[in-house]
Amino acid sequence: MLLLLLLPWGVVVVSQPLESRRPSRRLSLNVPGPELAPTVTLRRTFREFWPDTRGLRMLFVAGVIFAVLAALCEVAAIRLFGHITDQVLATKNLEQFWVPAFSWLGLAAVAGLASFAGAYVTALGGERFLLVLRDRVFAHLQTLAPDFSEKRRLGDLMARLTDDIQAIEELVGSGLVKAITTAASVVFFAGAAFFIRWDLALITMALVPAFLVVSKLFAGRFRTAAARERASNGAMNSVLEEGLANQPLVQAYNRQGAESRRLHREGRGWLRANMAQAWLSGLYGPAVQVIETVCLIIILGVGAWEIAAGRLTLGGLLAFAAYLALLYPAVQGLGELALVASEAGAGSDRVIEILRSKPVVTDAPGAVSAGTSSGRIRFDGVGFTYPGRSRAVLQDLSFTAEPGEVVVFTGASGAGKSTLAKLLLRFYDPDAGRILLDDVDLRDLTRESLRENVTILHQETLLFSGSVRDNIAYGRPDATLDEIVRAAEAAGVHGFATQLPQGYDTPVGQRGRLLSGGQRQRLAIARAILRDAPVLVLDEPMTGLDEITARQIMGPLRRLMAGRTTLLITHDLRHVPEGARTIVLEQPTRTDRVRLKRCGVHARPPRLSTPP
Ligand SMILES: Nc1ncnc2c1ncn2[C@@H]1O[C@H](COP(=O)(O)OP(=O)(O)OP(=O)(O)O)[C@@H](O)[C@H]1O
Repeated sequence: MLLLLLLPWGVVVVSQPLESRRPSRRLSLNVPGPELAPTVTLRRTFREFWPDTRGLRMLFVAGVIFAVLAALCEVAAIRLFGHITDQVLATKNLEQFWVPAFSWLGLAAVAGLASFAGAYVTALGGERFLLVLRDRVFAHLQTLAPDFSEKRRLGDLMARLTDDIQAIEELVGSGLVKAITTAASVVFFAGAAFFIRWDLALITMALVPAFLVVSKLFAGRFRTAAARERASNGAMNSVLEEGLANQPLVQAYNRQGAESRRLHREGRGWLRANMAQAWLSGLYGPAVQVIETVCLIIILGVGAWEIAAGRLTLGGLLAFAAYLALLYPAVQGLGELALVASEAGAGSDRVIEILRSKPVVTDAPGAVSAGTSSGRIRFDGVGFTYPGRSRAVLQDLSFTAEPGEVVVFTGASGAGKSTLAKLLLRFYDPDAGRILLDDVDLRDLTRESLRENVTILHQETLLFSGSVRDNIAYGRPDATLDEIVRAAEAAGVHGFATQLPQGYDTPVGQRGRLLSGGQRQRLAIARAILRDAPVLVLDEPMTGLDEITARQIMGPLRRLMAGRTTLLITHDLRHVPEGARTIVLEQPTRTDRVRLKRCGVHARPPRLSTPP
């Protein structure tokens, strides 16, 4: 049941399938599936992730030492078994029994303790490594512009942060411990067999080339099948995530059947990928078993011949067979590692793809802190085109918003109003011109200090699944309950929050779905009030609210805007505050040659809103 694989870093033996792998009915390695990320070698996987084991390596070393100790105890125990067979059973001399019997018991106790300790420290190291890996990839994701996640399927990203990372740990962390200890066991058991009868052991080793041939047939296919399984797992998770997150839409549009079919389709892709793996594992086991059986028959035949000729004792043959019986599972263990290595290789492609993605915006080497600014914003001839797009979204946009001033941006859908907010937060840098905060180019400021100065209220209210209180304090986690309540009162949250079953500690549900649209919006306003930044960006704050709710929101919004530089993005000029300046971002007029767009600052008097 063993099979040697030539891997970039040495020779590893593949054998029996992992127990969890299901039997197969057919092989379809050419299953049409999602695009696979480019292949990386195992060497590259180690180069990328081995540094993350810093601080944990002693745990892995301890795991190896304990496991090796347990294997040595087993070698010694089998030696005692041979001794008992020859000196007690064959001679019927019971006096020779007790010392080896108690020694055997002692060895079993030490082996048990060592193997427990080894498994424990290895698991501890592995789990901590997993934590470090996940933190690192997630932290890197956070440095990328939000568009990175928005352009990808959430479920697939989540699969990379969970399953793929786990597969990497099983190779680089606990997998490496297992590889070393299993290789050591192979050496011990094979060495002990050689010690008893080197010629007999050599005969059993003569069939190794047969394993090599079988391995060559399987290795590459294992890798491809694992890569397809990883990719289709991500696709299936995406459908699940989207279906559950959009459940109200699915049910309202009677699309339950369609969503179930979509999941079924992706599930079938996953099934095919798994079956390809199971087919390989299932086929490979019997192929190796045939070779192994040939080995055993040869040993028994030669052993019987040697015993008859008086050159081998029965105890010697039994001990020899026992070493081989332990050697094969050890070799199988190495084989399982080759499967794990295949999966980890596939997973690491996908994780490395994230880690190699560079943030479009970084802090300049000499970037300074913005401190607490007065809130003066100036766009100076700003032009911007999204990466990968040929059409400019903003062209030569210039305006100044003085501290405390409200500037309204309006214009057709797609004119670039929200893009303006993304530039102000430095999710992107403009291709032309510059944006200044208190006369300092945003590119000369650290992003963290810049964002401390700007609060944005998004078009779609973004809430976390924590409590009302957690959501208000999101931008200022150190805020006291008094400060939270004051912000809640100003935003009109206090009234409904105190009516909730657990008051401020009531969970708001996934994305705040247990609250109404107006309540969610007021909660976001309270969050912004508590954050108290000098610049405020309101991106369609009335979206989705009916007229009455919109009017109710106006009071809290006014309190929020008071004293802050406010960029108010809206289609709805009915709610524009008095005295506000209005800038209309215009749609390109000639759609056949739309490379440029005019941005007009309208000198017409601002529209007055008359909220009651
Ligand atoms: N991440 C992105 N990558 C590429 N293009 C984008 C991206 N985000 C927006 N766009 C494009 O940029 C243009 C401006 O988008 P933006 O969201 O700024 O418009 P808007 O004026 O806020 O529209 P609306 O009023 O409908 O919210 C649109 O054509 C949009 O398709």
